Amino acid sequence: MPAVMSADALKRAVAEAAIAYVQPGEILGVGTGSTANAFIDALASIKGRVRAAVASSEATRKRLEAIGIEVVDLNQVDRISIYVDGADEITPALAMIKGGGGALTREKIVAALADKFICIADASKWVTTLGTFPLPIEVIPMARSMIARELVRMGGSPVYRTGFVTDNGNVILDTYGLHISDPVALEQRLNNLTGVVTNGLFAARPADILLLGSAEGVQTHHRPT
Ligand SMILES: O=C[C@H](O)[C@H](O)[C@H](O)COP(=O)(O)O
Repeated sequence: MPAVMSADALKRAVAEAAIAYVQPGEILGVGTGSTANAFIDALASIKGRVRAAVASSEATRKRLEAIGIEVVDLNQVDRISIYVDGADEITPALAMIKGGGGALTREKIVAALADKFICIADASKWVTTLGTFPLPIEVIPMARSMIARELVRMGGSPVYRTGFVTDNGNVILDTYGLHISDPVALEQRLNNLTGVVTNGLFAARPADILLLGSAEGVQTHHRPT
């Protein structure tokens, strides 16, 4: 019988598996959250191979700098080889909900420039349908109530993440109950609401590779073509 592994041990296992995708001398994108932090810890052992990194949050920038990796502004680069990040939920199509840590906008921007998005996650994040995890939606502060009313009209139950301000100076509505049968269409529809900066659906640009950690080991899933 496979040994029971803690969530932290699974995060370390997938983080270490992601190191194999780091090519010497390239600029990589680094995500935000506890699994991405495990990846940064793993990067410390090969930091000499990393030319520089683009960070998806101020927290990640500080953590990368603390281990001696140079962090560059996205405006200074025209190509990122890989983007490594966690997820709050991920499906077999490698569509995700992200933003539990509030970094969704910068994560989506850095991921958009990356050749490959490598998602690292423990098995608790694997779902057949997105939406048990409340969908984070970053909104311009003055539009918060207006957007919340629209989300209710769409069948959702938005909860204002009180006391939290994103790195971009905006606020988050964590939205329960949305019916996510077509993640690409819903991502687009939410993007079209005036006042929404970003929503946490990563479906139009899903991950390319998922490294999923379970007691049986790290499984590699490729995005279905
Ligand atoms: O804003 C945060 C990010 O989208 C994270 O990747 C996501 O919340 C997963 O975080 P964790 O690895 O801590 O579960």
